[in-house]
Amino acid sequence: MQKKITQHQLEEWLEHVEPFTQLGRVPDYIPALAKQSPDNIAISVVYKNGECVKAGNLNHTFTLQSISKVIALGLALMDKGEDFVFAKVGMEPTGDPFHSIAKLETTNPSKPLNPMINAGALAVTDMIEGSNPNEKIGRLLSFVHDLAGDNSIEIDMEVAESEFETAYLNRSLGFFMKQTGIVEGDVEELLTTYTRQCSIDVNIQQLARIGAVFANEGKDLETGRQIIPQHLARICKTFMVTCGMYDASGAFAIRVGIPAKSGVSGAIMGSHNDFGGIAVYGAALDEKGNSVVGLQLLEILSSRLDLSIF
Ligand SMILES: NC(=O)CC[C@H](N)C(=O)O
Repeated sequence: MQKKITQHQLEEWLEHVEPFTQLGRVPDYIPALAKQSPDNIAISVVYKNGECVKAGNLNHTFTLQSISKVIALGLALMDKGEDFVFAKVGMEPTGDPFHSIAKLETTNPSKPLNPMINAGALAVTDMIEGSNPNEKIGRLLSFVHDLAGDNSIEIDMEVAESEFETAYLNRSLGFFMKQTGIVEGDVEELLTTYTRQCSIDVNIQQLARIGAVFANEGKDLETGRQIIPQHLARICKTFMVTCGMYDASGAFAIRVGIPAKSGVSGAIMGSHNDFGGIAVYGAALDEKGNSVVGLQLLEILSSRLDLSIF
């Protein structure tokens, strides 16, 4: 039986977590993200039949950041197949922060441990079909349009350029992997595609709907069209469980127990096979890089509706 929540409940929870907007920090390593206000908070649930409940700052948009890693993985798997993708990127959690470079040198054979850390995500983005960054990002954006059921989603170029100019660490990861043959294309072009992918700009409902399509076995909520094959959607959700919340994925699995992917913009996308898609947003992050408000909201949602998949 479908578990449901009311808008009134969501509003109550937002009120409850409001004091948490004062905790944590808005990230500043991407200068354009430092301008985000921690006061904008929102939550949305999209059920698998397409119905939606939402509350908070509904018109506010934010960039996908690391949440885009799940989507890029889905597209690369469709483009190149599992064997190709997992020959270059592993399937294991790292226990390190998302931008860590350490294990690239010590892992044998040298490949990023999973597609949810920056190294692995860069390797995955390099695999997306297209002869230049425009073609690749165009394909990724139209995949996002299909998943969100909304062609109006665009890239926030201010955020993309701000990240491109300051992506020193991601460039290092890219060049390291170019040396080891994991990255095949041009590193600067890869950084262009990757920073634009991270800067895809969505609102809370669009994000929840993307989560709902992954929950719905990869099928469009209205037409039933298979947007991503079921077994590939399952791979993406499994990575969300094991690596989606960075090096806090274990604690999150225990406290919340919903496949979820976090981004430094302060958004978290959840994808629950029975319940549907969930999106929460609040720009201030804890020390691991997860939204403080977002975590609170997901804990409340999971405990009130008994949503842990475990
Ligand atoms: N954790 C994140 O959301 C990181 C994404 C960000 N664009 C980066 O590469 O640093």
